[in-house]
Amino acid sequence: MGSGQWHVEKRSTFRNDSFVREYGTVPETGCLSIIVLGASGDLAKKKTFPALFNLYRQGFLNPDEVHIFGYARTKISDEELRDRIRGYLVDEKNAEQAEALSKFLQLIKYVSGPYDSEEGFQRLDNAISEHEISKNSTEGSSRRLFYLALPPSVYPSVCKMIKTCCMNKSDLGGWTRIVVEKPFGKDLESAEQLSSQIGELFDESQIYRIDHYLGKELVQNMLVLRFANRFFLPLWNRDNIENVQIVFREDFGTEGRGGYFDEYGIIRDIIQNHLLQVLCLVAMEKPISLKPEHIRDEKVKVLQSVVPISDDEVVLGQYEGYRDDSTVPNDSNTPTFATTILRIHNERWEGVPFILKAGKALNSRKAEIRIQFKDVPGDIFKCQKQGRNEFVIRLQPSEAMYMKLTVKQPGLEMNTVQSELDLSYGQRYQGVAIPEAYERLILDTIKGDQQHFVRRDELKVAWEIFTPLLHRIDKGEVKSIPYKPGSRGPKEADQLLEKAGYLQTHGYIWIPPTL
Ligand SMILES: NC(=O)C1=CN([C@@H]2O[C@H](COP(=O)(O)OP(=O)(O)OC[C@H]3O[C@@H](n4cnc5c(N)ncnc54)[C@H](OP(=O)(O)O)[C@@H]3O)[C@@H](O)[C@H]2O)C=CC1
Ligand SMILES: O=C1O[C@H](COP(=O)(O)O)[C@@H](O)[C@H](O)[C@H]1O
Repeated sequence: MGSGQWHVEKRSTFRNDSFVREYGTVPETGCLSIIVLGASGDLAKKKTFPALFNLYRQGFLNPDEVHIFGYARTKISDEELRDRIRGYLVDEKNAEQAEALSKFLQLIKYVSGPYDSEEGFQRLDNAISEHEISKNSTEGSSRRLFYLALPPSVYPSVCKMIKTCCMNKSDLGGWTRIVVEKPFGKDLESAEQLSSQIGELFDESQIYRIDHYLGKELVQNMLVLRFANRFFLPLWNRDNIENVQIVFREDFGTEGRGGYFDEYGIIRDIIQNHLLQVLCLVAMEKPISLKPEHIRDEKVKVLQSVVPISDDEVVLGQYEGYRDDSTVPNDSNTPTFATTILRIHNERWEGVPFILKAGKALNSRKAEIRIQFKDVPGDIFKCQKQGRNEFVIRLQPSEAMYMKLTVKQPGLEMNTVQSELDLSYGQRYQGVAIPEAYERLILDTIKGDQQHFVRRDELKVAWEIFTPLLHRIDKGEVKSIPYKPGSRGPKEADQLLEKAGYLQTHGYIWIPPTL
């Protein structure tokens, strides 16, 4: 292999048979029906159908087995649904993809009906059964995957309809699984109620609570990074780490989603789910194996060790202009920005602040984990002048991991300077396409691998952590501070970071390497 070339396993073999034997995900064949409920909506066109197309294009959805159904109330034909989603799937000028696209679109059928009547779901079931009969002329099982790209308010009725009318009927085996989107509830009570309603209809093994941050390449890398590298094992604790930041920034506002957003706010939209899931992977103990239940057990344990959030460790913000959206009330206190500090009461992390920060309409778009190390004891090089060591995992854009460290400045003088050890994916893995989070997670649902999905008890603890704060915000007891769109957010958030012990390195900026 020449220099600069890297061996990357072909995606069709990324889990070999020994993995399957050891961790119990059974490869299944037979007719596969994927049903996208809410097919007329935003998520379906922007994420679900494009992910399905990419899986199809790469050979993960066998055209001899798979059929895709869209279901929603909007009255449109098969062809109209195809026209709506076509533009989101591919650059049509790409001739190679154009051919795959037209074959893929032919696999899609649309059924229109309400979410709470058996009549619509009977028609859906007939359409699925028709497909199964036509495909199962030879022996095989039937698999039905229901993807709820819908507002959570209709989950209970939709699940009831699926259970009543649309379960897999094959005597030859197979399964029925459902995928549910976030936000799963609005607080502990509503989430538990929703869990109970769905739990009465489906076993936990059939329910896939999706959090798409768990499908991001560098989030998936966290366990490998932490537990397959001797480097990190002795450093990853309160003796060496000063603070941890998990940051999400967007450089655009709520744009057309104001109605939804105002009901939820940034904590429910991003922090309680995406950032908290990332925190689990940073902070959890080593699982006894890679079995999904072992991993999720450890995530639950670390969440249970989080102490109640204190109001003086929270800064909320709302960008100026947010209320201009006609669907947002003029007196809304909904935060579009939040910095909140979580503290983990266990042997590894006592005293280390985990700073979770998320905001819309800020000055940049990025998501990253920033681990700041303590100062060097008995420093003889004046390292503090350069700034602390930091290990940064850039989740997006420009996926990368880099370590900020102090080195001797090249030259005759004995001067020190801050530099970095840099693993930028674009440069290191040239020509390797990083899969979209949804693509990977949908493939997991087909394989029956729940590792990267949120278990019911995990969700419950996640809500336990944030519900008291959310209720105080909802009652107006914690106020959102206005900030300018395109800024860093309220200055009080930077002050909180400083108070928590984060030391910013002034004058240093990491620039992703260019090819
Ligand atoms: N959009 C995004 O980027 C993301 C969305 N999500 C989650 O995915 C789910 C779907 O989101 P999204 O596609 O944006 O939502 P939409 O508002 O686009 O709703 C999806 C479809 O559901 C139906 N619908 C909308 N409102 C109602 C209602 N009140 N009662 C019954 N049916 C309704 C509509 O179909 P019809 O009227 O034809 O039946 C609509 O096309 C939500 O849970 C959301 O939080 C998660 C991450 C990102
Ligand atoms: O779940 C959500 O995520 C998106 C951001 O996703 P990303 O993969 O682009 O980082 C966010 O815009 C949206 O508000 C939220 O609901």
